[in-house]
Amino acid sequence: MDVRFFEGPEFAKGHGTQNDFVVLPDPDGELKLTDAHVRALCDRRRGFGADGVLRVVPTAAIPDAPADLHPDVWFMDYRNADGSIAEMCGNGVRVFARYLVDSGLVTGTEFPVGTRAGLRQVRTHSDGGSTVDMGAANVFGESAATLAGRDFPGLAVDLGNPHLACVTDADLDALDLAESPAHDSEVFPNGVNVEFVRPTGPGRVRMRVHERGVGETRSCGTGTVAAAVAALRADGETTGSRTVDVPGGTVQVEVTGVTTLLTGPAVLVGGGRIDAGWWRQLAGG
Ligand SMILES: N[C@@H](CCC[C@H](N)C(=O)O)C(=O)O
Repeated sequence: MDVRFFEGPEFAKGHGTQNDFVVLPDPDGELKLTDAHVRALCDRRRGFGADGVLRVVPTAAIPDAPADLHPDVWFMDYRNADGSIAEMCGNGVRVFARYLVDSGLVTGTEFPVGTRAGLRQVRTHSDGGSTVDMGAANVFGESAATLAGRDFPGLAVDLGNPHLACVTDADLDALDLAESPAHDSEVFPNGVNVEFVRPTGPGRVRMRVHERGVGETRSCGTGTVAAAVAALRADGETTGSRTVDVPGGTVQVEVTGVTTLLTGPAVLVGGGRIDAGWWRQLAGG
């Protein structure tokens, strides 16, 4: 078989609770990844289809990496499907960790991952999933999202990236998240990920999310942490745990006095090489 089209950059495809990503290994930091590349890769008709791209690159190759990260740490260079850069991705970091382990780039079951939000410590499990120390959830106020003329009060939560977690008794299935929820741009000057969270039983909530730079996704890891924090507060608590059901699966969130922990699955579905001609064409336009 003629396989000349296997001459472009390597890739893998994976997901965490169906929040899906194209993984691009770039061990020498040489890949020129433009917004056009990201948009095309993530397009579900003209590309592979994904909610985002995870470039696997040494921290040394990232000029805007936090200064306290060791240059040798593997850095998750995350892009949303629209090409925009985000600080952190909770499902992405598990897929990223799974890629590091399966490709032999790290050994052992516990290791750090560099992100624009800082270092994230990951503990991988034998089932392929992992627990990520997501850092402290910084609640910075209250705000509201407006969807189809209805206001949803919520908690503004910073997990490296911005969230508005709205605990509601609304029928989540009835929400039209094709529409972007309106938000207060003074509270969220850089945009926001909006979670709609409905308690479903003791210690359990359901969540749907509209992600900044993507649209509705089937899961958002940082969003589930924001949802758990908001659900705990709604119950008069600031620490504890919540099981969060999202359209793409289920994750566990633990909120302690100092940090938050996110546990969930990570799946790699395959990989190969991108067509070199297609890649070059995108670089030009
Ligand atoms: N899906 C992610 C969050 C990705 C970034 C987000 N869209 C943003 O722009 O902040 C997750 O799993 O956390």
